[in-house]
Amino acid sequence: MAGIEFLKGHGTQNDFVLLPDPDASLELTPRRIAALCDRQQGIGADGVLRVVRSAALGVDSAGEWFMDYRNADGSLAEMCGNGVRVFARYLVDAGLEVGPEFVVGTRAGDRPVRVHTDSSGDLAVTVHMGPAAVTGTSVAVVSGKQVSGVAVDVGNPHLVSVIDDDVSTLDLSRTPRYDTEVFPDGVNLEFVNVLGPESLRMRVYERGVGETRACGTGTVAAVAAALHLRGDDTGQSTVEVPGGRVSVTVGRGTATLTGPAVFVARGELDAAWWDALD
Ligand SMILES: N[C@@H](CCC[C@H](N)C(=O)O)C(=O)O
Repeated sequence: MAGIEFLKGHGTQNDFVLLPDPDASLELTPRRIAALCDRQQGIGADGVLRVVRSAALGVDSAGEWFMDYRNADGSLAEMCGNGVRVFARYLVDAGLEVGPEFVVGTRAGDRPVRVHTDSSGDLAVTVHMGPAAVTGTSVAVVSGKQVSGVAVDVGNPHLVSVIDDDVSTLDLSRTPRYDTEVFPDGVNLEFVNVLGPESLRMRVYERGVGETRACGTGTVAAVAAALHLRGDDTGQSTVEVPGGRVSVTVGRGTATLTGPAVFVARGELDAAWWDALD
């Protein structure tokens, strides 16, 4: 097989290998995804974004292009908020969408996006994330302490714990414990400090990945949970994560996420390496 085109990019340092594959001709096995995302033996990333036509997968979407997102361990996830910004930027840069506004198909449904510049003149992407639904409460155990959390569905599952301890002190080198009866398909775990009425700080342990430097759906879940805990269901906030900062607005039945999308490299995968994996 000829070399396979790839790009490497990130959104607030949540990093991705992007594979343009308009006609769905690549065979993406969990082993190939895990190998690509491996930081020693592969390119290294938190996940893979396959750029594929919705029609090629038989997906019913208002968007011509479908974000086929996979976690670093090869598992599928419904949605990736940082990934969809990188994906949208790629479509515009590659001339596959004229922009600035269009729709991207995802497993969680269609996500309208807008590619624009922010107040500093840097490229930013705003994503309509759909509803951030508070579905209940549960607990997590992190650094040997049990903390309560708010369960939020942003198309994918989250448990947000707003805590008093400084999130920078938490040990996220291994999976925090959570209730597998509440989250049978796993969960993304966010730990949050409230810095002010419109300012949060967050760290995250992502399902299928481990600790990442940012999680877009996680930041939306964090804002929805913080609002819920103070008795509000709408509002806005910035969220500082180890990889940067994003802005989130939670409205009635919808939420938006705004942040950067950056490309750092492009090239070709070695065909022999890829073919030897199955
Ligand atoms: N990093 C993403 C979320 C990716 C999916 C998540 N790990 C899951 O399994 O649900 C984001 O930016 O939202």
